[in-house]
Amino acid sequence: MSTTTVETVPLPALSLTLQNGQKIRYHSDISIEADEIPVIDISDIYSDNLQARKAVAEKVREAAHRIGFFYIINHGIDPEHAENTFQQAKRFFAQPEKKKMEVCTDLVTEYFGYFPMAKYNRNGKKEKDLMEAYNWGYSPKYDPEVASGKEPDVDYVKLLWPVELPGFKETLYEHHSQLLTLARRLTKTFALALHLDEDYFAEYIKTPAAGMRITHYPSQEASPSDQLGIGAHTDFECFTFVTQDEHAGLEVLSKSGYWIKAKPIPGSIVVNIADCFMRQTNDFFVSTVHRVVNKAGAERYSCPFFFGFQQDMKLEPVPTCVSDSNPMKYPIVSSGEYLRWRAEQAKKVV
Ligand SMILES: O=C(O)CCC(=O)C(=O)O
Ligand SMILES: [Fe+2]
Repeated sequence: MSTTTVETVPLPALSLTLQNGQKIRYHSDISIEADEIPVIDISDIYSDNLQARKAVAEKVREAAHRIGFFYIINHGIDPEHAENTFQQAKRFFAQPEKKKMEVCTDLVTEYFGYFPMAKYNRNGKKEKDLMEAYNWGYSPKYDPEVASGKEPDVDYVKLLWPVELPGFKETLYEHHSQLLTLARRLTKTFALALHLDEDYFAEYIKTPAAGMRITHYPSQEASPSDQLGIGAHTDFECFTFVTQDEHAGLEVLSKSGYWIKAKPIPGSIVVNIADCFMRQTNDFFVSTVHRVVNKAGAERYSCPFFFGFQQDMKLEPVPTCVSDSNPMKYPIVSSGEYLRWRAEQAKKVV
């Protein structure tokens, strides 16, 4: 008589609940090096040949579905913009705390302005997250596709730009508008990656929810079991571009439950899928959990750009990702409703 042995694979021992309500499990807080995040040369997104554009899209499809993270190279953005942004970040964060608090996010309900050092504890660790950030939003005035666009007449524009840093706003928007153009172009690639018409998302990106932030992470002494730079989270929008400086720190949670280092690759931009795209693609695109731990022994700066759909557009499922046997998993809400809910959660100090 034969006996059958059932092998049991141990479940990751650690768990936590994210701000979007999702529960994650992982094996250890110590991250590993692994070859899971692909590097995609996207120069052909600018090609006149549809087949060449589709070839890039198939690589994006594989990465967005398998891990939700990839590096793009040959993206067409002059590295000078990132250098200028990092210079402005150093200038802004070097100001006295009192000055930075003059543009604090607590002055508004939106997810813009200054987020003070070690104020938030996203994963309920012993110590608060060792980072500070400054966020700003989409403005038609700095959108190259909107002729003679005006600044929105709202508090977050009037209150949250530091008055004593000449050139700060203009430099940040120069970079923002470059990334906006790339993001619109990449939205076509994502449409092809979903086997949709290239212009499927055209109506969603006329005046997109395109926010950006500069971040500063001092090097931490504490172990990642006790403290993080930014706690584990998923981003809110459709996709994010992260430009990192030369100091490592960004980490990605793999499907198998390990934290993987997303080390800086000079000249590259990290692209990660975020929650709105996960919802619209019914989980076909993975909104991957990530965090930052700066053990580089030096200050780390990054500048994420968050690209979401126009606030009044509904996050409806794309037709290639739903069927009778694979019904939509998420209730349909507008992009604005979803982003406001996430910002509200993220601004809570716990
Ligand atoms: O600093 C980084 O590399 C990533 C920051 C991040 O994930 C975020 O701000 O959402
Ligand atoms: Fe993020």
